[in-house]
Amino acid sequence: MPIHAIVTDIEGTTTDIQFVSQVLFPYAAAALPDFIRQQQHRPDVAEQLQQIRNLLQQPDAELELVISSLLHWIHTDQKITPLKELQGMVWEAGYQSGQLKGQLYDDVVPALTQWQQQGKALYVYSSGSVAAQRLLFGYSVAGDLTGLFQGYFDTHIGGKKDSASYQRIAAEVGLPAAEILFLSDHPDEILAAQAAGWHCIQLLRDGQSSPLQPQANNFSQVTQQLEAL
Ligand SMILES: CSCCC(=O)C(=O)COP(=O)(O)O
Ligand SMILES: [Mg+2]
Repeated sequence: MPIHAIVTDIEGTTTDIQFVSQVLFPYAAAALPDFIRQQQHRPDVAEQLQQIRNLLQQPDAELELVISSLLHWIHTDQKITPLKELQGMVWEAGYQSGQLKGQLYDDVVPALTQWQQQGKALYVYSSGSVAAQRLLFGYSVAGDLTGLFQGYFDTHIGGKKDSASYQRIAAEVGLPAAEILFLSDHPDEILAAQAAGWHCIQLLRDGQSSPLQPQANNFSQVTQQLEAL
């Protein structure tokens, strides 16, 4: 059955892991404490702070404890939804000022453009919030690419290692699992999507090896494999 939709991960797939770990996360760690102290009563910020206090099982936790928990989660790369929402909020100013630019591997834009021209619907599924995804592609090194995508999914739909998340995305996209291709560098994400019946290709960007098949080193190799699916 032909592929009608392609869903891509970001970190390690469209974008070098180093950009996320060495640029985006340090930016968030530096900016979040003051942002939270100053904006704690903004409704969208207050909602995330409430969720963090719930996760900590400390409904009355001091703001500084919430902030130190967030910094710990950033340093240990935890994919916690309210952290991801707050990161997206602080990155916005960085992208708007030009301090941040969404990094993409050189093979990404030509392939996405070609797939779109072939009539495939393109989506993003990342642990980064939908707002953060839109910023990365909207302020990318190749300009505003948000028009390439029909939709964006984050951990509000479920964790990326949970097969049920891929069933929910297929329902939202309105296609059978067998018509959707998922691209990710992470083996656990690939296994979860395969368990939901999706086609998957694992991206191995830095010469790593993996027992999983099929795999590709870049999006040009994905294009070649697409023809055989
Ligand atoms: C959306 S850009 C920020 C990336 C991020 O915060 C992250 O956790 C990356 O996760 P991914 O699911 O894209 O590997
Ligand atoms: Mg990834």
